Amino acid sequence: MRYISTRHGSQGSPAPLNFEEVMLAGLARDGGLYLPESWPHFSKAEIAALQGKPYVEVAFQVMRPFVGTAFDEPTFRRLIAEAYASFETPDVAPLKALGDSGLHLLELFHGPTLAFKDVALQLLGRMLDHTLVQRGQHATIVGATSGDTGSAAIEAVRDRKTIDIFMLHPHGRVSEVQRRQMTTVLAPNVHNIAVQGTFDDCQDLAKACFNDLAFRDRHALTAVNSINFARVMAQIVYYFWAALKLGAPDRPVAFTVPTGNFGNVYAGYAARQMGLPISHFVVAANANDILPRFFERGAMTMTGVTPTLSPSMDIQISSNFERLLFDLYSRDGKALAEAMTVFRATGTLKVGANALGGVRALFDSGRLDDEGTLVAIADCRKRFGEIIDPHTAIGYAIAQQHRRDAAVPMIVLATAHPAKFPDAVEKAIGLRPVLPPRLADLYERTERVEGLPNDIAALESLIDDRMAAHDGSRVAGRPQVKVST
Ligand SMILES: Cc1ncc(COP(=O)(O)O)c(C=O)c1O
Ligand SMILES: N[C@@H](CCOP(=O)(O)O)C(=O)O
Repeated sequence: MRYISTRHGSQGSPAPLNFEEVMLAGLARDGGLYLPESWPHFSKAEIAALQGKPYVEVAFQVMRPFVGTAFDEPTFRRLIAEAYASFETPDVAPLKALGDSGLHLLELFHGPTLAFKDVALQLLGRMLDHTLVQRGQHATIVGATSGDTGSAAIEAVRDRKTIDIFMLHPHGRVSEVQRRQMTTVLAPNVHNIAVQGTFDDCQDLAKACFNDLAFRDRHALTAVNSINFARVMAQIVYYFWAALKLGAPDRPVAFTVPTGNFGNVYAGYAARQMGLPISHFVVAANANDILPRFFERGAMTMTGVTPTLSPSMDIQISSNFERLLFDLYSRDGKALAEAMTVFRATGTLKVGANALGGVRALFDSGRLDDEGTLVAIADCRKRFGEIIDPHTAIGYAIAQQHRRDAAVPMIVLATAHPAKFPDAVEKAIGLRPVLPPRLADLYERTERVEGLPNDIAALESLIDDRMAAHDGSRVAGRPQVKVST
């Protein structure tokens, strides 16, 4: 399988790459995001053949067409098995019916850091490390987080000799549990940076590092955010898994996805492109509602970021939306590149009525403020006895407004464990959810983090300095060769 950039055909566009190259590259060199040239398709019989299979088998079958020859079969199976052995349950993502309401919670938070990011990052960390070891190379991750990607990525690559990770989070805008899950990892290859700004600023800084090609090549940058197609690929699996549990391919299902960077819901869109019968998606946002405004009006207009009780979704520039826009622009990468340039210059991007009609047929959307979020947490507890986190609560509330057909089950993606957001949950139900025993001493652990202004020169110079010091201290025998992507 070959991958192209969403901006292919524009200036500086790279030639199509294979999976290994895409995984190592992260962001395309023209600033676009990689996608398969065409989606692999699963027939009804092929989907039916997955029924009753364990999660790791579904994962192998669904992802195999994407990876091509990057891993031989036994290796790929081993990496998948090891990744999901780190989860609390072999089901990886348990599906819970909420009474007979037709609503289901797909619990994606049973991995090491208690958020859905673990599902993809436990695998991506292993795939990167395996590939770098094989190639005798070293890579540097620069990533941005609004709270959850950071800890999941750090956990996935801590202490690996092939990788250094620089993770940017917005200072004071993540929950204390989220911050401590990142900053208490004192492994030598982990570098936490608190940026004076929002998540969007952090993501812009990370992308600026990739777009500085000399810097990118100097450090062999790679990505763990959902700009890396490998992240999306691993997230496609649980859409298949959940739909199979509820009768796919014979019965369609709908999904509601608490949305920020649009990576999670885009993975669902990809599953549908691959043949999974999904009736529609509901994009659930907090007060940072650029996406619902787009689905309502056909115009994406940037405003400032508002801090909320669901901080991981405090995002205005949803990076992965570019992947959906690629289809709305009829896969014309040059036209999309121009539209993205206008968007960044003017703060607005519009699509025509035809394109908007098409997306509205597939995507509903809604937003919920903090007050509504607290009400939703309390409501779910009262009606179904389930304690949900503020991000999931937004999905839970908005899902109920967008049941197009009562016969079609609605699956709400439960994206984080409630204990990651104890203050909000306590405010809603008067109970403080407790962290699992392995994280019980999180508040006593030592933190290491560096503050930085929202300034690309300051960031690049910090990474240059750190890597120079780090390279100097590498012991003989560690991989020294940098990957050029
Ligand atoms: C708990 C939680 N819910 C929802 C989201 C939004 O997901 P996405 O950015 O893939 O849209 C995030 C961040 O990604 C998150 O951490
Ligand atoms: N909400 C995310 C933001 C980054 O999203 P990603 O899916 O692109 O990694 C977070 O928690 O960091």
